[in-house]
Amino acid sequence: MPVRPARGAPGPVAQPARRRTKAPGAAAPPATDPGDERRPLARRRLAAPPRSANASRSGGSRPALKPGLPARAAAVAIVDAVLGGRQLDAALDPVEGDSRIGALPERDRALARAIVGVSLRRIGQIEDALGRMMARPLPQKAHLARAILVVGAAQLLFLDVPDHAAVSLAVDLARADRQATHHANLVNGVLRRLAREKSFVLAEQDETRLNTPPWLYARWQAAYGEDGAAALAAAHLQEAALDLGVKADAATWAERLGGRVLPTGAVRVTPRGPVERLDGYLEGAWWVQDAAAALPPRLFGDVRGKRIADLCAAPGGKTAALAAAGATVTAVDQSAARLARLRENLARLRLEAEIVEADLRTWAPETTFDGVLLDAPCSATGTLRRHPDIALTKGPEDVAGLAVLQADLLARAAAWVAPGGLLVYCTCSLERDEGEDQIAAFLASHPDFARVPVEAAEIGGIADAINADGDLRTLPFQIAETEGSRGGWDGFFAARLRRTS
Ligand SMILES: C[S@@+](CC[C@H](N)C(=O)[O-])C[C@H]1O[C@@H](n2cnc3c(N)ncnc32)[C@H](O)[C@@H]1O
Repeated sequence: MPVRPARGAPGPVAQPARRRTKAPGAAAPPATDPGDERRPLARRRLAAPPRSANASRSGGSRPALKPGLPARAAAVAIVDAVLGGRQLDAALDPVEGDSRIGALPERDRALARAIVGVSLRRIGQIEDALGRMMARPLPQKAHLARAILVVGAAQLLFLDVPDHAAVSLAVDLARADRQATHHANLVNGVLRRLAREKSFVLAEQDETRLNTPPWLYARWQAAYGEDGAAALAAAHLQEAALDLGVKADAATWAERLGGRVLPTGAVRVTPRGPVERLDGYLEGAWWVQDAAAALPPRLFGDVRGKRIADLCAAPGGKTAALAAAGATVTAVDQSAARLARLRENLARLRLEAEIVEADLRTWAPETTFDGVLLDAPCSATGTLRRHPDIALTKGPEDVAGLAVLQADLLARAAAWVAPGGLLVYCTCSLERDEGEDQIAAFLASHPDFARVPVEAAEIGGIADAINADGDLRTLPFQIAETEGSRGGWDGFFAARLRRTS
């Protein structure tokens, strides 16, 4: 059953291997570098969860819901929205997205997020497994029944949820919805069969191929070779770590939070519950920022007293890093909503920056800067571990369109660098068009700029993250896992260029 075109058909079959994720999982850490593309989708909401069979019939007291049902209802609503084209962050947002997840108790919220995460991260395997259990695909309009099946299958295949609970809750959800109710028997039959046959199905699946859209896999093969593409696809099946940028005393904060200090200086912790509850959050000792995302601001070296323009700055991870290092920062972004988050972040951290809401395609600063950082909008394929929806909602045409915008923004940003100053261009993309190719084209048309190669010592000695040109190229399978601490980091590209005249 092709639940969603997922931008391509499954790849060939081969190796077994899979991982079962503990449920409930920890709350997903907030994103620091999401892509900014929003795809509108107003979908009918899932009907309220059904009343429990043991609910009071007298009507005197409130009926109790079957345990676990509200979490599944919220997960189905979010998966349905994302499969319909909505961004995961927006769907999870308590204000903008489905309010049901925000209304859940913390434990259920963690469970719902874990189910959503695995449903999207392994959607290719889930689609393939469901397809094997069904004689013909569901019609397009049966999107809710489809989401119920996906959420049920995700639990059967990848989460430590008893099979009977996963099946019966899925059937309850189908029965409760006017439009899905006539699929309740099908949901029951398909999921029960999957529960029986899952070990055979999983043994035949190639998880890296199935869960990566073919267009993306082909690009990675071309850019990183066969082994590189396979390693990237495998890394995207893992959950991302929670990394923190700290204002000072990384070792102390690592100890207080039970984490470790990475060679780059970021603190990596094991997420347990909402980040707002972690020690040091309220006092503004740290901000959430993937360890790879923390590197581009460091390429300016000692920024004390320097004027740095942080372009495409919101929600402000790099602004915070630059301000904490002593720079005088002008943070520019076109999104008022994202700038509001930047303002909140800076206020909590007790850091300052000049904040400008402007479209860089028309913004004209009055002065030049010692340094300009352009964290350009991109396909964000380097953040698939945090944003598995990207594999479903983006396609090659998005990469091509974004590359045109990036070239425009880069040429404009270059004009705002003072002679002798530095320009750092970065994207959280694995695509060469948004990184290496962009810089090659820029240098060919800007003889007044020269590359300043990144040195391993500047990035904690991680030489693997520097390419042959001397640019930063971090890959999600780098940074080894240690006992009790996840491995990996986001895929980032960054080039450092000096204005020579
Ligand atoms: C990758 S995110 C930036 C992340 C941010 N630098 C950080 O470290 O937290 C890209 C940002 O580019 C902004 N953006 C996209 N197009 C823009 C434009 N034409 N002018 C200004 N900002 C833009 C988006 O609003 C989004 O906040």
